[in-house]
Amino acid sequence: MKEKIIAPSLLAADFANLQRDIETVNNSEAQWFHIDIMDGVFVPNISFGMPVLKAIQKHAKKPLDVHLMIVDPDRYIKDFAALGADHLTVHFEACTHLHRTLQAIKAEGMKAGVAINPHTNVDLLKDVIKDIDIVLIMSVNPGFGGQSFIEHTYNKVRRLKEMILNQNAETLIEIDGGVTNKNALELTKAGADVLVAGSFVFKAENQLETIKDLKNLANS
Ligand SMILES: O=C(CO)[C@H](O)[C@H](O)COP(=O)(O)O
Repeated sequence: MKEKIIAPSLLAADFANLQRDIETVNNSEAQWFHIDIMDGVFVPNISFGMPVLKAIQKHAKKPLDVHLMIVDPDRYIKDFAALGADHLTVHFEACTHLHRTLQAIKAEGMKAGVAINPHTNVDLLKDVIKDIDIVLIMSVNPGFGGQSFIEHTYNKVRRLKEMILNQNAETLIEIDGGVTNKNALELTKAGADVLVAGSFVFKAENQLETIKDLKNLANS
């Protein structure tokens, strides 16, 4: 079995101590950094943009998994590549020409991801699944950390996994929102490969142990 990936979301980090929290992830058993970019238009919140990503990139020693919650993401593909993003995930709901967007991301040397909101049916990805490196299933409505996990997500994971296997694709399934030790195992059993965890990691007293336990659970 492929090792399951834990990606702590820096959205829940202490921004006044961002370098400290980045070092925590560097020293942990997590494999990726998850970075949420929000524009206040696609989602009702603004997180941070290019200058902060540049600062993160200087210290982060693991792949940067960048999740764009923005309208018109095509405008910024080259900028995110230049800033060191390893994976660039755009929202299905924000792309008119999704296939073209995926090609543009790959042309810049990044892995191409597609995020879907809780209301978006996974079947809509059927014709492009082989072009997608990562499908990010939002298990909360995007825009804010600390929300409760939407239980319907398990069904979406199972259906998506079936589609991936049927088409012999190598797409990874990533889950983002409300991930904790209460749902990690059921998610990976359903077919999830990557778990994003923000509040559960950064609000914990012992963050290194929390990441380690979550990873063990996901892989059990
Ligand atoms: O994309 C996001 C919000 O739109 C966050 O990555 C996600 O919500 C993770 O935070 P938490 O684990 O606290 O739910």
